Amino acid sequence: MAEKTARNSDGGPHPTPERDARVILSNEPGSFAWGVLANRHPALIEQVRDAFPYGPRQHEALDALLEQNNNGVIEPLAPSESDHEQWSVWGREFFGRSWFDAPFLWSESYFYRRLLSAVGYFGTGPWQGVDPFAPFKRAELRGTAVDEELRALDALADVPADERATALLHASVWGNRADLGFRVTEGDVTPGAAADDLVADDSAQLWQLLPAGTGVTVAVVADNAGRELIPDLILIDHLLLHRHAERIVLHVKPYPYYVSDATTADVVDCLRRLAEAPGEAGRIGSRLWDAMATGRLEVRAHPFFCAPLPYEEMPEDLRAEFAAATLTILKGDLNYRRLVGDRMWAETTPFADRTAYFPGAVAALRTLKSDVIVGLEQKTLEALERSGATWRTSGTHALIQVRGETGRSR
Ligand SMILES: O=P(O)(O)OC[C@@]1(O)O[C@H](CO)[C@@H](O)[C@@H]1O
Repeated sequence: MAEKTARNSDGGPHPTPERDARVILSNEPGSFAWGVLANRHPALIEQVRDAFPYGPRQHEALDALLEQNNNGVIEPLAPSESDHEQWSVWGREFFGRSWFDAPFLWSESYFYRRLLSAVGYFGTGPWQGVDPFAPFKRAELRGTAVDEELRALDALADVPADERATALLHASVWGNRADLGFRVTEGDVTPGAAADDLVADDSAQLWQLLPAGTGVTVAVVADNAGRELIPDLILIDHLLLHRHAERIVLHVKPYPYYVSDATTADVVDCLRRLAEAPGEAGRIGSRLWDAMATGRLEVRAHPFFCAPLPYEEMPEDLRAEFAAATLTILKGDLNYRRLVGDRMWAETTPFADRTAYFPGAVAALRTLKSDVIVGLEQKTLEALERSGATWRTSGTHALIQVRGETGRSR
């Protein structure tokens, strides 16, 4: 699929300055956002349809969603849906418009909500609670790539703690490349296979915020299950074991979302996969299992994690949770879009400025899979543009960006 970087409305090659950065829509043919709605969503509907022996009701609902996504307008949820009222408020401005004309962040989120309705996930029938993405997540978790990744932990067990910490942090960052939604249209993207380029690396600041032995709480906002969540859990074990954190709250999605996003069921599957593995992986798994029992590791699934909104609009209870943590680590591309705002910011806009509203220190660990980017050094940006690569959206580049409690100048 030929996806190109979205351009300004005037067709210029660079994003607009911060004061008028435009919201990303999906109505520019050839742009990344357009490609997601035009190609990824229809492909996903067919994959889900083929993965289950659904009945006529589900097939008809999937046909209707496909037609609406491709050629129709956005329709509200049925009044019988329990979150009908909530989505009526969120969608007030967008119902009746083409899916391509709504903000990209909003239309993608609503697409996943509608897909779950189509397959009866929220209904009262037999398909209630059946995750339509489970077969893909399960296949990935059982795959030989995970076996190899777990075996590699044995070699890490004896290296000095700081080297191990760096390796585990990088595994968590690059684990984000293995997202299943990405693979609907990009083919298999194996972590570690492409140019392992960090376009920003504030990892020193991250470790400074979490010195060993301080007994603090860290919040981790998870992204994908499987090959991303496993390295995230291994990093969590390292933080707990070496007392960079006394307690970790792992935030997951309350329902299936963006294909492979982690839910509580996925955390359980990953913990079981670790605990049943031989060697170091098994030891990590049983430590994490114990940490769940003692409350040192706690899982939460706040409804806001499936809302079509930026974190700037988070509710008070979540704001208080993040404020109480010494550091909040946000994983992945979607969390990044929600953190800095899904707009075509100038790439050198300081990360600290875009996240100044966030309650407490925040770190973003993300591979680049959409057009949004801030916090780049000018020279880094120039080198990336010179390279001619599709660095914004292809998942070949990544970043570790951190804003401490008081913000930073860059
Ligand atoms: O949040 P994640 O899993 O890292 O990425 C989500 C993603 O696959 O979905 C969007 C397109 O559907 C893009 O933002 C991004 O490529």
